[in-house]
Amino acid sequence: MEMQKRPLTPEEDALEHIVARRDKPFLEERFIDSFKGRGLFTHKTIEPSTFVVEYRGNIFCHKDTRPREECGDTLNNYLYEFSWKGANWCIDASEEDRSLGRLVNDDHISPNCEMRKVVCEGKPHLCIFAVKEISPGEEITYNYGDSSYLWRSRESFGGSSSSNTDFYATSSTPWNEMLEDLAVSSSEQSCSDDDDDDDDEDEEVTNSGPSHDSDSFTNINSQLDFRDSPSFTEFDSSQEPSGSFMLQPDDASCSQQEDEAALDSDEHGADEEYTPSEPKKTSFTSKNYCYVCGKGISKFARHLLKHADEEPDIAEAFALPKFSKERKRLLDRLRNKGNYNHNQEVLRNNSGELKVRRRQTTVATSAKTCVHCLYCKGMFNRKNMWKHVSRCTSRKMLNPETPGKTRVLSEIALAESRFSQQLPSGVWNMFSTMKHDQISFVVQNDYLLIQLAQYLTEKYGNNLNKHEYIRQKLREMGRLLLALHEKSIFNFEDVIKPQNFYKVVETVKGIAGFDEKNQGYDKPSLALKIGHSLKKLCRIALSVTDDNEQMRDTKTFMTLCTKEWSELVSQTAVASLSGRRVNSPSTIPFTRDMQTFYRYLEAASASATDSLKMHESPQVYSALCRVTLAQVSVLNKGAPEVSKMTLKSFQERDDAAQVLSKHFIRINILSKTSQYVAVLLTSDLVSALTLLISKRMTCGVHEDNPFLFAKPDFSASSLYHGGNCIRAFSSLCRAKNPEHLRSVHLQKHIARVFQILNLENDELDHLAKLLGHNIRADRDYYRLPEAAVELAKIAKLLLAMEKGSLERFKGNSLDEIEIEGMCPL
Ligand SMILES: C[S@@+](CC[C@H](N)C(=O)[O-])C[C@H]1O[C@@H](n2cnc3c(N)ncnc32)[C@H](O)[C@@H]1O
Repeated sequence: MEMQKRPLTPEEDALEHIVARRDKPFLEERFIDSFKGRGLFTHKTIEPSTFVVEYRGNIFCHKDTRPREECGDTLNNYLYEFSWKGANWCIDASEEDRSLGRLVNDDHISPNCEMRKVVCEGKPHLCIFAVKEISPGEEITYNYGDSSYLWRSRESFGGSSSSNTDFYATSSTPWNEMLEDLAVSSSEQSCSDDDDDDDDEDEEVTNSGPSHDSDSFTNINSQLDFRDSPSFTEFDSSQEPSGSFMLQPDDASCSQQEDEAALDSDEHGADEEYTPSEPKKTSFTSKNYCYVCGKGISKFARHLLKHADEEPDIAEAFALPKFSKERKRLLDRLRNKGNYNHNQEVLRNNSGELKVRRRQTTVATSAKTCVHCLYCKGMFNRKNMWKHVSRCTSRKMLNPETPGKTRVLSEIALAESRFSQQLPSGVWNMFSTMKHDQISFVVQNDYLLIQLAQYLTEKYGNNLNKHEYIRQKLREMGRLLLALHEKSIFNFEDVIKPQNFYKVVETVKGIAGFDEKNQGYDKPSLALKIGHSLKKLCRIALSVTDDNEQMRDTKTFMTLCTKEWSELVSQTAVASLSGRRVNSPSTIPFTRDMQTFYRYLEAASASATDSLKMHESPQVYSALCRVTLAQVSVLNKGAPEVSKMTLKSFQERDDAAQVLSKHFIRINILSKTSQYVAVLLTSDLVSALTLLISKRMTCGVHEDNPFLFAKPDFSASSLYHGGNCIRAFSSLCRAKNPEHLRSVHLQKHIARVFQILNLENDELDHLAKLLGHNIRADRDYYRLPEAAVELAKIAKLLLAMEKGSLERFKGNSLDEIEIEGMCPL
């Protein structure tokens, strides 16, 4: 069935690309001229407001001032400065990582895009959005800002040509100047901090970097902060209280640690208490608050008397005999009522002083650790709450039986849930007997999980034996949702969107302890149970919504569950359960990923080859060198010796030593242990390497550097590493499971498929016939997903041939060879 997707908003589109670290396929890097260098172009019409590309790089905050030498002037062309949340930030895109945002050039007269901030997982990202329609073939540009960049004068006055390097040097602001600018802007910023602490909209963009200045964010008001969008607000408002949030680069990892800790404590049954959020600054008051006029007062009883005429409750209390227990109890209740109203206001506004009953110096007290008693409404430290409840006179009047500690805390948390007013009593009871922690908090605050709880309690609620089962089911799903927070998914309505399906798969694998190397699960039954519950949740979602778009999305998600879950999760989980080990990921999607990877490397190599032929620069040289090394490395099963190949061994090769086909040659290189290792090269790779060698000197490779894959950094010993290159390109190639492409134990299989993809038509036909099947001898066929089956089978046979176990396939045609994980395409 064709997948029906709601079109993403530009912001969602940006977020998806940020998270996946991908660029759009219709964008292309092109070398323009030696003055401008490279630029970014589109093959497709881009509509106004569309998200185009992220200016991706390493982010750092200027509080951690980087040593100057790390950001040498030559790299400053790729530094983008901006301020966010009262701090100065910089995206350093100087690494030649093939990301495309870093290649967008400046146009201060008629740019077709603008730069905006998009907040993802608590960090700012710089994204380029179209401001007008951009036609195919047009260059993507935005206005770098108001600085007097030298290229602008050349453009305006048609000045004489200068080398790109000259411009790099002259257009750069030295690092210390930049820091001075930042110091000024941050002191200006701090003056207004009190007023606009958390107000992104008022925030000044002090982009004092060399290539971009403050005007770069042309549309400050339209900057996108997704903490305000439904999927972000909910989580962030509890995790990052407004005003106090001073983002540091490692914020995300902190929250990850917290999540992990929560999971751990769940697994080991630790009785840690969960405290959901904390306001910006907790201070406490000794005053009491009047529930009538809201004032904070020191002499509370005396003040209350003033309202006796207007408030019958006050009159009633003062009519009771002085010092009587009853009078004291009533006055206490009235005092708590005012304090409760006041505290709610403080927590809501995130400012003010909390009124807590009996703060103990021995117990750390903060807004995070304080909660209101459900019965008398007094605020106590969580740790003291149960003690208080066991004595609380208001509780005794309502419920003579002292509830257990877990129940007390769970009920308090439940009362704080935003759905507390609407919970059916069966669900309330179920929730209040759940362990009180971050997972139960997530469950009690998710609309669809509450629906699931209702469905389960209605179905099994009468059977006491099933209560634990229901709680477990809910906790499994709560744990999943908690883990999905890491991927910016905060509620189950979003979980069951088709665009999130693969994130869900990855997360389920994570929490069920999937081991990449052994292809097995630690907790296979958890993976299976979550699969069932997801389908159930989809059915529930369909029954509670009348929103057509949501229905369509949910149905598509269910279809994905039906078609792909088994292949991606259950098969391996079932195998793990029965003690079997699946040695490779499901073959068909894996082989498809390999095709994607192969095609990506091929295209990247072609584009880098063209660029290097036209333009000799270290960047272009580096691009071709790294893609070639990635190709040689995969073809040679990730052998570490490949990276260390010497120029000499390549130059002294014997082209006559062809193997497998006329398109492959073998070079014998000496390994560390003085043994010869064979390195296989295709004729295309030989051409790329020959081109690289011819440009070594002009692109900055040291003349004494002996390595074939030397870095163009004038060092006599630096070299690129094959593993790093494979990792980088496998992430960029849009494979569904890039991690499989990096897996050491799959290298052999990957290498086989790469060899097959390199064969020419006649050879492929020949090979197919040899293998007993007359497959179509069209090379392009092997680029189609349908060919994945054949490729997988041929690779399997070649592998068997290498192991000497081909015998077991004797007499079988390709059709009869079985591939693990195969399902009808
Ligand atoms: C972020 S990089 C853009 C990509 C760059 N053109 C390249 O080849 O890598 C910024 C540098 O590109 C060059 N540049 C950007 N816009 C330009 C323009 N309109 N004319 C000439 N050079 C430009 C400047 O050297 C600038 O420092």
